[in-house]
Amino acid sequence: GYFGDFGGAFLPPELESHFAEIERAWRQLALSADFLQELRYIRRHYQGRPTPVYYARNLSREAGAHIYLKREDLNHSGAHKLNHCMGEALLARHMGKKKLIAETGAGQHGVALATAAACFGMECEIHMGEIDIEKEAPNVTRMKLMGAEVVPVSFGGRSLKEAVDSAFQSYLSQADEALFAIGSVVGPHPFPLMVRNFQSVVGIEAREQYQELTDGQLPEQVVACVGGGSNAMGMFAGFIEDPEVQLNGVEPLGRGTEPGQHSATMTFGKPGMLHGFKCMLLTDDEGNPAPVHSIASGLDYPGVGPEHSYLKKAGRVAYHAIGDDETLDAFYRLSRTEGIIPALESAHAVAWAVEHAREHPGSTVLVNLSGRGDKDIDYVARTFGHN
Ligand SMILES: Cc1ncc(COP(=O)(O)O)c(/C=N/[C@H](C(=O)O)[C@@H](O)C(C)C)c1O
Repeated sequence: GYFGDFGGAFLPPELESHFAEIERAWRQLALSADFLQELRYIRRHYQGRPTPVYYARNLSREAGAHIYLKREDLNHSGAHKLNHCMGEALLARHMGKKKLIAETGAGQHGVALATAAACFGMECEIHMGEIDIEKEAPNVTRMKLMGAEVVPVSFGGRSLKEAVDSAFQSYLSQADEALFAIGSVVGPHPFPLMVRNFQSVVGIEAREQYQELTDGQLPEQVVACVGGGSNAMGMFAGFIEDPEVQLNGVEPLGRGTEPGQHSATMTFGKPGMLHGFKCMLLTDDEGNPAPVHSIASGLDYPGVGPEHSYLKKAGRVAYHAIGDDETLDAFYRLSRTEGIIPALESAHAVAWAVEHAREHPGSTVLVNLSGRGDKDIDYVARTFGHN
């Protein structure tokens, strides 16, 4: 359960047996032909996979490099999150669980888990910070329409970190009949490994599609935004064995480098522990997880996946920080040039691709467009206008 010095499972004693049971069930399922068959069926007929890789010719012409978009915004429920939520729901059913519990920030993981729960006839309990409930209102409505219970979290920063704390507490009291379905490649082992494996379908598809589009070539650059790191690990999984492909993770520089103004864990963080696992972490002077900010709710998490922490240390992935302003510019730019409205999280990766194009004309960049912007359009239009 380790990636170098990072990862592991530091659990309260009452959870150790439950996490051992989760790992055992997952190991069994991962080898079961029926499970893989059912997952393949769901991905094709329920999710609508494979999602396309689209050559963004207008954006490419404007930016000066060849920019390809892996369209996870077209995945059912509007983001990559469903790729691991359907897997987690199948695992829960295999374990005889009746309920799925999770946190959400941007609301996409919450929507995806509510979708999976409805599909499998399970209950769903989603913990969400009050700030995010306000900001991601369309996603709250969608979760409730699909029968999920949304639990407002009103303590502390009332955002993602508190939502995780609250969901974890609730799970502790009902671990026999529920599965805690973590929303990214974070948390105690086996979640970082399991979620990365469920997300790897993105990178595997994208590598094949890119080669079809370019007569057998590979992209020079692959880029994805990083909150907990699940969409990035899924995309990277398809290219990690190709040393000539440079992998790039983009974190939020938010409003700048001052503590509390960003969530660029890889740039400003140091090794620590959060939510039962070791990772790079943004901390305050007392060593507690620091307050963070991003225009994108899905990226404002002070920790980051242990596998990302390892890949940075190993030098296999370059991590960059992109601010709110550049992100907003990319949000409007993609909407205007391609008729594709990206999630604010995904717009961080698009912003990096545009910046890279400016410095490296003619290069080839594959972007993981992790989600669509429907959840963000009211907030953006109300706060910043339409262009
Ligand atoms: C469209 C979209 N793109 C990227 C992310 C960042 O999550 P990762 O891919 O796990 O780094 C997110 C994260 N969303 C989560 C959520 O919707 O609940 C996030 O807020 C938490 C699970 C961490 C997202 O919605």
